Amino acid sequence: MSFFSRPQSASSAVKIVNPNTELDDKTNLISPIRPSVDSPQRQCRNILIYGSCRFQHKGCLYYHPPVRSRPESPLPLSAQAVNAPVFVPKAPSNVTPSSSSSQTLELSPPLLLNHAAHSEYDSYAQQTSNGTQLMDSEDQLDSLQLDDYDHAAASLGAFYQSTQSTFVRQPLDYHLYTHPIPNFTPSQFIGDSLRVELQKRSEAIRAASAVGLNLPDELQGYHSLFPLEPLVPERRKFFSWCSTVYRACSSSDGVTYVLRRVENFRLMHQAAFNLIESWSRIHHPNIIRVREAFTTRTFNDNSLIVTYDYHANAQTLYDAHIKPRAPVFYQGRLQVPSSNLSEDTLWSYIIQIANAIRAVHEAGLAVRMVDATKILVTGKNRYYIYSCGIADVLMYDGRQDTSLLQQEDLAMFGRLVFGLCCNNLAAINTLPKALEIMSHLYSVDIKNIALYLISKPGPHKNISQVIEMTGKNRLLREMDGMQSALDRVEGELMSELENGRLVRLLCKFGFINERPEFAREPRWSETGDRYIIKLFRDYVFHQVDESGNPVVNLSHVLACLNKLDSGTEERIMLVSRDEQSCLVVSYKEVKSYIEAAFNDLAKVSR
Ligand SMILES: Nc1ncnc2c1ncn2[C@@H]1O[C@H](COP(=O)(O)OP(=O)(O)OP(=O)(O)O)[C@@H](O)[C@H]1O
Repeated sequence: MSFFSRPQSASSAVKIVNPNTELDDKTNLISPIRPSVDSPQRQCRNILIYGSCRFQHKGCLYYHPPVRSRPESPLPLSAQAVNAPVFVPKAPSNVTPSSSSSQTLELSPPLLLNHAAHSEYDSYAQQTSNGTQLMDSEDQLDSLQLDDYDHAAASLGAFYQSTQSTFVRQPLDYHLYTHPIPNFTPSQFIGDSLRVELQKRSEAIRAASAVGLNLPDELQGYHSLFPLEPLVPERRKFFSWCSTVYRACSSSDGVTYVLRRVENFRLMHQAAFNLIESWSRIHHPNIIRVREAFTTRTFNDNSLIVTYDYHANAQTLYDAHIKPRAPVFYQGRLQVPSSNLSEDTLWSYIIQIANAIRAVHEAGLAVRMVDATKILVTGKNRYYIYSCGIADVLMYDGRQDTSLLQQEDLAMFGRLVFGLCCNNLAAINTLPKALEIMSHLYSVDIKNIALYLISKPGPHKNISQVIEMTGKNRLLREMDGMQSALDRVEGELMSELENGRLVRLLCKFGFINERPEFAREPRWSETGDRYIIKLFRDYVFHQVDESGNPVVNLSHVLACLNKLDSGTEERIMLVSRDEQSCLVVSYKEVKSYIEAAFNDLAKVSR
């Protein structure tokens, strides 16, 4: 008895079964009655499925009709097709048969493209028993002619198996995924250095909250307080107050922020908080954003709290460059490592800090703290002024002249430039010596800017002048650096592009596969369309090679999942675990089964 049947569900998967089989109504599949008797008169099933048989002249026993008499399109399969025997060499474990034009042998360009999509199949199929790979003249021709097509075309061919006889170059579409590269390499994921950096930031954000520090569990909508500096009694004063910086999580949006607490501060003028509101409106890439300010008695005193955006693993400029370093052995001698900044880095500082000050002055405010301990450094080349607004609250004076404070910002900036050049924040106190070091290490332009910044205040002295003094070439160089950094990061991001979608798919697999019971049906995950999902999972993850060893080919997994997520028409053959039955299904169909099964689960869970 031989038969060809569709699954009992609405599934449109084409079943290919051993001709001598009977239907198992539990698995919805077909189980063998007796082994088939292969006969050379029977038409080879490879012809019907793939349009050609690569073993026609290599020992395949079955009948291969002349090329012209073969059907135009091999799919959908007819009942005759199902009964046709197939020559299956023992070796191919990760065979990837997909629909192919029936005219492969004619080697027209579109068909070569289809043929290329079978490359995995072919390469496995052509392995000799001792594992060496053969390449026949047809393959050589294929690869030569394929060179005429660019990679985009090849990838389109791989994803969209067309039965058209002419190749149509299709535009890239949003759902088109990258063509899998032959060998999986780490470059398919984010680069190591960036990954490590981001990992460290993530750890910094999620580090467990400290215990035994007697910190409040909750503080005006913030929880999980964690001090960012040691809580020692002897601390440098913040103006004339003691202050502590905490990391904390907001209950309203779940984001981590920085809370600066000023101890024992009594707010005398509510209007001081108006300036915090003005600060919170400044969004600038070189300024840590101010969020809100409030007073609290949660710490058993009158504390002022100002909250800021948190930049995990940021260092202060002082810690990064000025803090004295421990001596290290170098060429047999104990030496203090030089921490002189390069001229380029120094210009980067000057430009970014000047840019931040410009934004603040344009908003009608003054920074009031341009100091190495109040500038943060993140990544390789980003500087931010931080702790903004707090001085306005602490030293609130409604009649204060902002332009004077802005002139003071410039003078502080000048002192900082001297400090950075001489690696000593007090360098300005010995000006002649500082100028000598500066002239020795840096260009005259740096010295001119520093001198301008500390010069007498005047109506024409402003931050725009400073920016002009840096010169357009240096500004353009800074812009180049920023854009290159952006390109680098975007490049890294590209390699992670598909991961989110793939994780969602894997989660759906996880919900469906091996589910012990659903709707009081213990075999739910093993029957109907879910059985096809199970076989697909085997096809993706559980393939073995000719020796029965697992094929751990991430490239294959990524390619399959990408095609599944795009729902391509490409067909694959799924084989039951006992190897007695197989199904030809398209990725599109498998996708629809997964969607349906997942929706069934999701509906009930709501
Ligand atoms: N917005 C922020 N994002 C990330 N880290 C921050 C932020 N604000 C402060 N920090 C970190 O908190 C730590 C303490 O900040 P703080 O301003 O108290 O520095 P400090 O060097 O101790 O200065 P001071 O002596 O004035 O207290 C610093 O190491 C800094 O890196």
